[in-house]
Amino acid sequence: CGGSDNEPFTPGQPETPEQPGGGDDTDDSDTLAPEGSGRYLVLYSSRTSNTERMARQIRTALDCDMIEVEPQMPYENDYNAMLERAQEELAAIEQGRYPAVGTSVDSFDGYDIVFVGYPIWYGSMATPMQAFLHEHASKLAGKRIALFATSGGSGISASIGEARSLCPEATFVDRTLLLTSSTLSQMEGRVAEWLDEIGAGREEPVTPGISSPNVNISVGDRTITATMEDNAAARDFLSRLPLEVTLKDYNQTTEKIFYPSPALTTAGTARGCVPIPGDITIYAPWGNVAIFCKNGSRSNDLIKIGHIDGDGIEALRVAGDVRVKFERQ
Ligand SMILES: Cc1cc2nc3c(=O)[nH]c(=O)nc-3n(C[C@H](O)[C@H](O)[C@H](O)COP(=O)(O)O)c2cc1C
Repeated sequence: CGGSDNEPFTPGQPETPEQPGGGDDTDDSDTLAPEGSGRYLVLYSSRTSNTERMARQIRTALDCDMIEVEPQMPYENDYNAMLERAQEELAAIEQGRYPAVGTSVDSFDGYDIVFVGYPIWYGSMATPMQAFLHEHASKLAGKRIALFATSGGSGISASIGEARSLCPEATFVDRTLLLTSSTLSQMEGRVAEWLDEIGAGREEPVTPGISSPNVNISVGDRTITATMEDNAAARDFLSRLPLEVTLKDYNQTTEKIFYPSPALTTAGTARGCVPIPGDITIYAPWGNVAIFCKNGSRSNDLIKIGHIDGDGIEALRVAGDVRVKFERQ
């Protein structure tokens, strides 16, 4: 393979925050309509083919569609000029100006999971992928996204934050995969392991990253269980587990509440619920999760995401705040 993971990366180039190259918004880009009937799509952006090799590995493992996300204007061959342009584009993105991207996708309908891969540039997601996600955010609403990346050594966490804010209505698989120059050689094993961990495979339908709709909730030394709904908000909740939080008492043991950060996606999920004891809900105007200990009156702003099984709610029907841990079964 022709990867050049040994290309020198020189941090600390001078910043010249100008309008990035790439011209205006006129759309002479290729619009791609994925045709595969598979459940997975791999989107990737790559300049020196490290990320591309990862993308190909995922495609081979899952036998799925793959699309390269390219800048409208190819990057300069001169390495320093390229670094300078990347910095200009990142500075422009901070001002809300995205470089033109040469790849467009009509629809992501039918895909259970969209894999999004990119190199890390100055700690961030490479600009072509940022621009692509920015342009396709509404089409990716409600979709599950799994992030993978390569870098010289930097971490992936800043780019996860960028992806989440670029696509606030998508659900993110909690496990990501980063290969750095020292782990690129382990690509084959690491990719296979990751796909296994998130439940992505060629075989029977799965909810990637979410193996079961059932949740264990540890309360003190007791473990109660809950069954989650099949909606985007519940899937987003499941993708955050394991999660340890303090449930605040609300209105004298009527509800136990907490505020997920960032708030759970509520896009495309039916609202309206007459809560009964044990219901796990989101109160959409405030973005908090509310677990009902008592009956409540109907609210069009409540979204049900699950229910505590049996009489498990008794464990939460206590005065004051309660520390709990949610875990997938
Ligand atoms: C413009 C630019 C900025 C980069 N910034 C970083 C960085 O901040 N941290 C890092 O570890 N590697 C950085 N790198 C190295 C790339 O992340 C790494 O070589 C990656 O594997 C390249 O992926 P690709 O072959 O798919 O393009 C940078 C590379 C370029 C070209």
